[in-house]
Amino acid sequence: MVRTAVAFSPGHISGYFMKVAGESPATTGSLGAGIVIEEGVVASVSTSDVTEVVVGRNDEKGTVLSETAGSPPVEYALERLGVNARVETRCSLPIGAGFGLSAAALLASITAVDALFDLGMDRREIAALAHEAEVVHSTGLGDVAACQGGGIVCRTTPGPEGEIRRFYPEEAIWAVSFGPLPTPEVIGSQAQIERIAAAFPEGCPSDLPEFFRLSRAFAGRSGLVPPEVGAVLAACDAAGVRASMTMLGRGAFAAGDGAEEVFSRFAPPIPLHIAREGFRLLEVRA
Ligand SMILES: Nc1ncnc2c1ncn2[C@@H]1O[C@H](COP(=O)(O)OP(=O)(O)OP(=O)(O)O)[C@@H](O)[C@H]1O
Ligand SMILES: CC(C)(CO)[C@@H](O)C(=O)[O-]
Repeated sequence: MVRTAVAFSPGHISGYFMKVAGESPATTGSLGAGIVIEEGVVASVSTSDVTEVVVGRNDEKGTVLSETAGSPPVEYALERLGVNARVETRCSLPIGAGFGLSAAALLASITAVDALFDLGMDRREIAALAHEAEVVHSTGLGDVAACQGGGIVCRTTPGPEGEIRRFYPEEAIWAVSFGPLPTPEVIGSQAQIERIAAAFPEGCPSDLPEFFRLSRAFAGRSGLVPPEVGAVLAACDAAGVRASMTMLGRGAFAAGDGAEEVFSRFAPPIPLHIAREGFRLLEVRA
């Protein structure tokens, strides 16, 4: 009989970050600050003789936009756990566009695998394996650490066991996306990593306006802002809207009144919600 476990993880937008290269995946990661968002990934994991991963994207109404086969980081995690399963991930945000969906897919998939196979993993073990898969595949550095909880996150030491501070503003968040910015190409380039490190701000933000100020200063100095994102940020400045670039994706995010209107001049604005909680199991069904 096929059994299925379903789990969810929020996504994460980095406002600013700095890579920390350790001797192993556990000590490699990033410092930085970002927003954990309720728009993440649901993973449904079913018993199967062979491992198969289907990556699905839906619109808000549930209509399937795309379905592709395979996810190297998720397959890596299953192999490390020594299990075969059919994994189906669902998200609505675009993949590779700075919403931390590889980390969300890993956290949700491993949480569901743990429940389905009664592996007895705790949250720290689930996060450690998800982080390892991210680092090994260069798909992320700090998103797993962030998605262990909700809120605006500031990470001052690397890895899921690092120092993490959170606060929970009520504001609505908006995003626009012009497409992906391949994470491995940026975090795998020594020149880019050095420039990013030089742009990294000291300290943690104490409120949302300060988070946007630090993120925006970082984006400007990082050399990562493509022209189309620069145009959106300039329009936000002119309208007095707090905004910055989604790291790492060709897009922008913003908070407060006026954000939706300014973004709608460039691309369809995407409404986002600051998450209150991190990854979690939803159900196990026979
Ligand atoms: N929703 C998903 N389900 C399963 N695998 C995913 C998902 N999103 C990303 N991945 C895997 O991670 C790989 C790299 O994704 P990438 O890191 O570019 O995406 P992202 O996490 O959405 O973006 P970013 O890291 O810029 O926030 C993909 O090729 C895919 O194998
Ligand atoms: C590298 C990164 C900006 C994008 O995946 C994120 O993982 C982070 O904040 O480390």
